[in-house]
Amino acid sequence: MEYSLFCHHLYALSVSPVKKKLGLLFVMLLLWVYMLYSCVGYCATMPPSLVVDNNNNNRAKETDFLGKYAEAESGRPDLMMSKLLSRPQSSWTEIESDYDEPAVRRAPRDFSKDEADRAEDWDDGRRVSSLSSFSNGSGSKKLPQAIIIGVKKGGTRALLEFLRVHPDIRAVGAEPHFFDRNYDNGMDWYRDLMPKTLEGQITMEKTPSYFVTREAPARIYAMSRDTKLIVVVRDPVTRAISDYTQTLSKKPDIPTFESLTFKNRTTGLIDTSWSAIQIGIYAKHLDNWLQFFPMSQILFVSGERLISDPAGELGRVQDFLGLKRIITDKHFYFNQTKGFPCLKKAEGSSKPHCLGKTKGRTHPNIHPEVVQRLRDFYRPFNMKFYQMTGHNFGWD
Ligand SMILES: Nc1ncnc2c1ncn2[C@@H]1O[C@H](COP(=O)(O)OS(=O)(=O)O)[C@@H](OP(=O)(O)O)[C@H]1O
Repeated sequence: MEYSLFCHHLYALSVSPVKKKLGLLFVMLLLWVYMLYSCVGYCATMPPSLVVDNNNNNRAKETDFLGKYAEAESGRPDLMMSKLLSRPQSSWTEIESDYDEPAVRRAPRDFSKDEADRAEDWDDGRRVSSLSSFSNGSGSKKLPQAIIIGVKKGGTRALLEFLRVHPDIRAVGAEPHFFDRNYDNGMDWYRDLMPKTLEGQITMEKTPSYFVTREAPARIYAMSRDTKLIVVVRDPVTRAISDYTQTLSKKPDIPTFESLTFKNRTTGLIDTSWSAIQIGIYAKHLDNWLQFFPMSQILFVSGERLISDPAGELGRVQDFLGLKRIITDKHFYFNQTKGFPCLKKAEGSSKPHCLGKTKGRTHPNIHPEVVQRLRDFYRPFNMKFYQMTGHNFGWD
């Protein structure tokens, strides 16, 4: 019965020209609806960064950023596409961890540092998140008012993690490397990395390579001439060995520390083009910063005292930042196994926390003669540095 009715309608359509046209229109409409539906479905699966919105600067910049990423993967279009499409919201941390760190820019013998260390900064393998782990969604993202600018292997991670305990400090976990490597991404990109802060809270970040980056002082000054700068310094000889130890852990085939130290072992000429050596000439790098910032705006934290008396150094830092001394002795305990002070409670946790295995590595034994030669090399620079800062760090 139904079948015959259908046949009847079909017949009627085929005979009447008006009905024929109406039928055709109906089919076209169905086709349009189908195409529209498919398109909406496709667009919804695209990552936001691939949708260029000319009215939105941030979006355009993000697309630029992805462009750079794409270039880096140009040899592997398949990889590039899968990375683009699976890019998580805070992908900059992953991109950063692919970076090698040119600690002194363009230094010809700069054995790089693997930033994947960041993932192991805590002893329980907790990944250092790109944002402060405390985020209540309120407040707004601001450019940092204080930055830990150096030095590499000085104890910068320990300082930042200790500072994060303070309720008036919010900090980015990973190193943004904005003023050295990512400057072209623009201030909006940089601000966007920051955690949200409420009125009165201080936004911070740490990137130890800034201290040895020629352009960094002018760039930070251009962001804000009031930025407070913190430098964790450590005996340059131990610092160099620590730097080398880190590289060795990633690249076991590199030459010995001794052979990298000298241009000529017989004459005892030190190779200052090796970044591990050059970073420790603190007076020279500081000079660069003093062209832009007054000494009163730079705080030097002793890397040694940060280990022997963390609460004391943290007291100085809190004063410098104009904060109430909330982080005190009560926050620390000395972990005998680790051999370092640890937090009784880390930020956003009720459990004790030490830094991970990439912090506090066992250093290789360096020939005492080489160590002595390095001490002699650094002495005049250290003296100059003590004079400039008005503080004897006791490295000699
Ligand atoms: N509390 C605590 N726990 C663990 N480690 C501590 C701590 N305080 C300072 N340090 C020293 O920090 C050194 C690493 O320095 P950085 O964090 O600045 O390194 S990095 O530049 O970010 O890679 C690291 O250097 P190495 O000992 O050579 O590994 C430590 O000596």
